[in-house]
Amino acid sequence: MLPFQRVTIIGLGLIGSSIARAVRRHMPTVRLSGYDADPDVREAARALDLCDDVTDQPGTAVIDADLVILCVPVGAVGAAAAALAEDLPAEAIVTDVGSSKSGVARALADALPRHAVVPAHPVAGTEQSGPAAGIATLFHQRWCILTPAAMTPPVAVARVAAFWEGLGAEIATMDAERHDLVLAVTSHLPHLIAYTIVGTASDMERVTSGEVIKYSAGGFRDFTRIAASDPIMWRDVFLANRDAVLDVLDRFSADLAGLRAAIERGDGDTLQALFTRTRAIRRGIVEQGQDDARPDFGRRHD
Ligand SMILES: NC(=O)c1ccc[n+]([C@@H]2O[C@H](COP(=O)([O-])OP(=O)(O)OC[C@H]3O[C@@H](n4cnc5c(N)ncnc54)[C@H](O)[C@@H]3O)[C@@H](O)[C@H]2O)c1
Ligand SMILES: O=C(O)C(=O)C[C@]1(C(=O)O)C=C[C@@H](O)C=C1
Repeated sequence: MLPFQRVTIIGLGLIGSSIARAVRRHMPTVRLSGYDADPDVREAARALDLCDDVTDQPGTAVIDADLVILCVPVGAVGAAAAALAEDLPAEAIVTDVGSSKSGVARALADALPRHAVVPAHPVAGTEQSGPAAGIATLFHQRWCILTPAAMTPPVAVARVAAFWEGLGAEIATMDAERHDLVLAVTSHLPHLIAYTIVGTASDMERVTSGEVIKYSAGGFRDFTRIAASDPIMWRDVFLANRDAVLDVLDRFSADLAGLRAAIERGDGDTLQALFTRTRAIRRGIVEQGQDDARPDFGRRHD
């Protein structure tokens, strides 16, 4: 039996439209409604036939929903939830997909104090944005981390978990603070490094943007993919997850300073020892069959 029959997606960009495509594929009898604050996105979503109904008001989209998924930048979650609160059925369950969780959980609890809220984070994405970029298989064999509050009804958590499992994801549950620290290391810091290195390269006097492209066949090109990620989404993540990111950034800066010192004093042993350790980590990941964080890009526009 399906965990939900009437699903509403608020925010029809990369993640919202991926969920819509995945629901169509895996739960074809579910009635899908959608809303986006941007009229151009609503128009594109209609043209792509992402939902049964794309409404011009958030309240209209949720009026008979049993699950509402907020797929907006984390800084907009509170306002998006407040905008639909009046029209939300009392028994509807609300979830989100935000990349950081503590602030989002607080914003949702403030906006919807009487509803069951199950914050979630599908750990899957790309550097693309918008409704055309969605991928039906994006969540296959990817983690979806749920961060419910202690008082959230277990049945609501179980139904949201079943929904994500139905889209192909694997479920993990942890508290929001732990999520934010873990993701600060594995996702937020790598994005900050990518933004920095691409910015530094383009700022360097002798490296014109033409040369950056021309000589970026290898590692640098991988950084440019990450550095192309959505500016609004990532602005919001760093503002929302400030404490954990600053903590991780301090450790990273200290380690980087250590490497700088090793290079300065010509200490090859230190460099080689670290590079040997990190190579083993990568090889361990590949051996476990997790060799790429991204889904098969050959199947992206299905
Ligand atoms: N991109 C990724 O790789 C990725 C992965 C996992 C989770 N996430 C999370 O998913 C969420 C959405 O990210 P995305 O990549 O789909 O971004 P996106 O820019 O592709 O889509 C976001 C959409 O939200 C809409 N929006 C903004 N404010 C709104 C509001 N108040 N009401 C209704 N619609 C509003 C925008 O118009 C836009 O269409 C973010 O919270 C992000 O942290 C992103
Ligand atoms: O592969 C990418 O493009 C991503 O950045 C995906 C990624 C990540 O860091 O792994 C980005 C943000 C999310 O919240 C989840 C997934």
